[in-house]
Amino acid sequence: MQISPQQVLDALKNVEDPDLKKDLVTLNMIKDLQIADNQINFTLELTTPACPMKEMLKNACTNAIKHFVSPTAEVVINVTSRVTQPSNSSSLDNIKNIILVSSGKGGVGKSTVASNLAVVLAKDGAKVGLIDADIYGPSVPTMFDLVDAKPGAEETADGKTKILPIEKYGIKLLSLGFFADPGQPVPWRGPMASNGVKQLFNDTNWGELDYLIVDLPPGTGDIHITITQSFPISGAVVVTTPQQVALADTHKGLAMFRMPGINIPILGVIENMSYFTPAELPENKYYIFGKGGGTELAARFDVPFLGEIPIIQSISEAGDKGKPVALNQNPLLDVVFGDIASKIAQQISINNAQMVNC
Ligand SMILES: Nc1ncnc2c1ncn2[C@@H]1O[C@H](COP(=O)(O)OP(=O)(O)OP(=O)(O)O)[C@@H](O)[C@H]1O
Repeated sequence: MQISPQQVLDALKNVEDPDLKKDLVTLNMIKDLQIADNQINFTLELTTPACPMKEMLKNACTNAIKHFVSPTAEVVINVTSRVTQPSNSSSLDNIKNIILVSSGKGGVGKSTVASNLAVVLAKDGAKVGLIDADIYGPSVPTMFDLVDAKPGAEETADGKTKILPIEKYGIKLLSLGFFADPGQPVPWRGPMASNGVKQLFNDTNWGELDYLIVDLPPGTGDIHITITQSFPISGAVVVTTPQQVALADTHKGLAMFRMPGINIPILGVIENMSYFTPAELPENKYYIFGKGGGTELAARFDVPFLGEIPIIQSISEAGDKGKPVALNQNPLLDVVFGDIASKIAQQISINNAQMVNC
């Protein structure tokens, strides 16, 4: 007997997205269903290309069809994604999600995390932009080998001038450092810096972006307040190192995002430089700065702990050479950065779905 589309959809109603807590049919994730004899073809449209449950959901769909429709059915699933956005995004409609990467303290690896997060999401197939809003020490020009780069500009149909981000490794990039002389400190402070940063959002032709990652200056200052109060932010990630001094400052950074008037969803805490692992003994982990501080801090604020990044020479070498380490093949770091990026994208999808349901 010919299999009907309704039979397939009824079977797929038994597959629930564990994060969004609804079945895939209700979530409108099943597209282009086609049936020819015993072969069932459809597209499974996820809410992020970095979905950590891709394979699990695919297998669950196949099993449901074999169980409820026909054990001999040949199931072909094409997995795609359409990144969701918060339902309250009022401005910057072509940018679906803005992710802030912050730290309470300088030098803990915030730019390293922001750059590699951008690389991993872009490698997964997302449209990604990166703003380096660190007025005290913009690192993106160095980390992407763009120290002498100057962004172009174009005139729009209504006569306005828009900045054109520089595209490298599949990521659209802008840094405050592009607007200063290399080797000179960026001379902006206070309102001037805040206006400069706003321009990077408002007066730039970003095109369509799934994720715009913002590398914030360390601490809690004018730039943080300007950005959090001027733009719809999907969430903030806070980077720390294991030492007590860093954890104490990270505590302040986390508390800032919870302040009335700011109130940004905290996507989680990342602990960088957690342990040293020798290249020749990758199984060995030496927690030279102490263990568990990042996890405890995340628990204290009741936010996800997103992962530990080891101290590895190739991370700093890659940053200095202008090619973030996630672009190289490194089995350990592929897992570490891949896992962190998936958790962030997953948390954003959950938050966006909850807003729609509210
Ligand atoms: N896990 C790591 N292993 C080895 N080196 C690292 C690691 N994380 C960061 N680094 C190196 O530490 C230095 C500081 O990192 P980064 O610039 O990312 O920190 P930051 O918090 O953004 O600093 P700033 O406060 O100056 O903006 C860089 O040279 C970077 O390559």
